[in-house]
Amino acid sequence: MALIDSYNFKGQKAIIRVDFNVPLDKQTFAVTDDTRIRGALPTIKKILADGGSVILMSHLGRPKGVEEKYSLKHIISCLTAHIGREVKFADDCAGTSAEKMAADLKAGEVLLLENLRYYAEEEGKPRLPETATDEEKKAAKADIKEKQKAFTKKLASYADCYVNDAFGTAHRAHASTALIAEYFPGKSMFGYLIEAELKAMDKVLTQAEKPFTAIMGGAKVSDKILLIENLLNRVDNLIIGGGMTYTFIKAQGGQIGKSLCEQDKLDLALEILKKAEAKGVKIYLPVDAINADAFDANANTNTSKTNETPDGWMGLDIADESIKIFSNVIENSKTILWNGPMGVFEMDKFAKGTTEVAKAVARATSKGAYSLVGGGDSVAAVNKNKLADQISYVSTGGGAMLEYMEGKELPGIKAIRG
Ligand SMILES: Nc1ncnc2c1ncn2[C@@H]1O[C@H](COP(=O)(O)OP(=O)(O)O)[C@@H](O)[C@H]1O
Ligand SMILES: O=C(OP(=O)(O)O)[C@H](O)COP(=O)(O)O
Repeated sequence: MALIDSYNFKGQKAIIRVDFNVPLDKQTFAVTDDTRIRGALPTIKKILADGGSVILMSHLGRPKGVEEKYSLKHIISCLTAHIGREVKFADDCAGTSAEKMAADLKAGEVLLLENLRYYAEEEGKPRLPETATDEEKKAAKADIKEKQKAFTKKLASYADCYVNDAFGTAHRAHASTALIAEYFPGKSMFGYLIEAELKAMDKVLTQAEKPFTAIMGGAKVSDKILLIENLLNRVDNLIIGGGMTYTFIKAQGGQIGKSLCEQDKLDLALEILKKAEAKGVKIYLPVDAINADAFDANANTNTSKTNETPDGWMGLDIADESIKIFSNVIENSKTILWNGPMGVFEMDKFAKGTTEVAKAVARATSKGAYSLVGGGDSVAAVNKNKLADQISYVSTGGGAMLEYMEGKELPGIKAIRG
């Protein structure tokens, strides 16, 4: 694996693709969770300590052009505080000012480029009005590929070597995550964050100590189906919670009231249960739930068996008996993978199940289990409960982690690994 440890950056300009797609306060634009920024620091510091200079490039959000609210200028003060030195800012990642600032950059200096996605070239997809004709679409598609090449070449021209440390974006085949590597033969490498992420995921996928328990939650089965299928070949226990529970319960003939259900995935749910049985994987579905009469933080609530949800009510969290069963399985595991909350944890009334699962994972970890948590919402739940330092590894990737764990090759990884 091409890693930065074996590289001396003295006198080198390194362009680093980081994932600074961080949440910002809607009013003040202050960074509300700096996990991804902190995650990139070891790489930045190593390069500066070697006597190199650093050019940071990232996207923020999904802008459709220049949109002030997605400017990376909002993260400068947070980044400066973490790096402990001035961060210069180029307000157009592919403009002449960026070119000049990169050329003038001295050893020990840091330059941050404005949001890469202000340019359609980054993603390589044309941005056309809805009214565009098929012919216009076809022409724009061909055109953007050429423009993307020029854009990539421009970014590459700023530096002597390329480091990819944007794990959260490694599943995107974009200019800065994948295409740029070819401009740095023998000088493209992974940063410490990507290295750590790959190590954590590979440990769980290939060297899991048993019993291995996966905890899957979140809203929909359809989002997690490929991961569940891949995990059935590896885990001993599969705990299912969150909204996806109800597709499984309904498929087995249970009463689910107006709980979330993917009607077109009922057969699939039964198939998963059958496959699990054939492979000797024990599936744990919640046996009881906290129900609400509306999807609302102030809704009325009651508790019922999961398969006896009263008409007009929806299950929004797992209840005490399920928490007890799940916690027991988790605490008796040696490897734990958790992706997706157990309920609508954003609302206090429906947060207990997720909090208790987070605590059980932390307890198991303190007893020697290896735990890996990924997915924006599960990580948010871990952070909300201040348990991040009690988990073996908290991933900075949502979609990227899911795809890697599904067994897919990530473009950002392939571009460097070959
Ligand atoms: N029982 C439920 N009914 C409806 N939505 C749910 C339920 N349980 C969890 N959710 C929702 O699922 C969402 C998280 O799903 P997902 O994006 O798959 O998780 P992650 O970001 O951890 O991968 C949360 O917004 C949460 O409110
Ligand atoms: O936040 C991200 O993904 P995630 O929400 O799946 O963790 C990454 O920055 C990728 O962003 P994208 O999904 O807009 O390509």
